[in-house]
Amino acid sequence: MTKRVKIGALIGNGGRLNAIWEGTRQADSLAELATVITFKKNSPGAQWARTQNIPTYTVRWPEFRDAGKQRADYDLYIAELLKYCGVELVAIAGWGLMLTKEFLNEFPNRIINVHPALLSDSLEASIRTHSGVSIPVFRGNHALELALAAGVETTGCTVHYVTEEMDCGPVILRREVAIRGGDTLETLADRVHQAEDAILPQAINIACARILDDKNQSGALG
Ligand SMILES: Nc1nc2c(c(=O)[nH]1)N[C@@H](CN(C=O)c1ccc(C(=O)N[C@@H](CCC(=O)O)C(=O)O)cc1)CN2
Ligand SMILES: NCC(=O)N[C@@H]1O[C@H](COP(=O)([O-])[O-])[C@@H](O)[C@H]1O
Repeated sequence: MTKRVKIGALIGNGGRLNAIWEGTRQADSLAELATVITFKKNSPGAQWARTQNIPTYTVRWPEFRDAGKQRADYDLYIAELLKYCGVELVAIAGWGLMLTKEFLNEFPNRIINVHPALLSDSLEASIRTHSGVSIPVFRGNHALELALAAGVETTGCTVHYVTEEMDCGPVILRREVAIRGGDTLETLADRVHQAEDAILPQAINIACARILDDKNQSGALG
């Protein structure tokens, strides 16, 4: 059996953690959840992960900041934890902090993020939906609110590789979600999160397959 790729999940509250976990429990999964790290106090996802005996850490940026540390110091501490757990792919979901280039350099082309909007593969400000309509690309921490406020009929979710620029990295998978009349932030978020839970495990497998291919080609798998 192919040795699975160890993944580390960087989360906030952990709304996508169950999908990540269930994905790794599928027979065809190429991933093994090696650790969970949250930046938030009292993260329900982190509390759940501890009940599953998954190595879980709460690492608080304000504690580093108040100790006079830089964000890069914070990120490199997290990178050390991930490497200690043997992580080769970092999956971020709800990680509410920009990752520094120092962190990105520790995991080149091996960090993916799930985002609650349709992202383009670059810095473009707009994207065409399947129906050919051009809509703005909603990046950042408030994408669902922006889509609702913009009055677009379609939004969606994306899993992409993380680069230094915010939400601009190469796209792995995207899925459209219709915005319905009367939608509230909660009703829209529910549907977008369901779509995220569908594509995130698939995207993790795609990223893991690429890692295993790279290792095969370099002879690293023996
Ligand atoms: N280098 C990258 N880091 C991150 C990316 C990325 O594409 N490249 N994606 C984000 C996820 N994210 C939205 O998708 C996001 C998270 C956080 C922020 C942000 O501005 N954070 C501020 C703190 C804001 C606050 O305290 O409320 C910060 O980092 O100081 C923007 C977008 C994850 N990281
Ligand atoms: N800009 C990134 C972003 O908005 N990510 C969003 O955070 C959610 C998980 O948060 P949680 O871990 O706090 O539940 C994800 O479902 C994703 O839509």
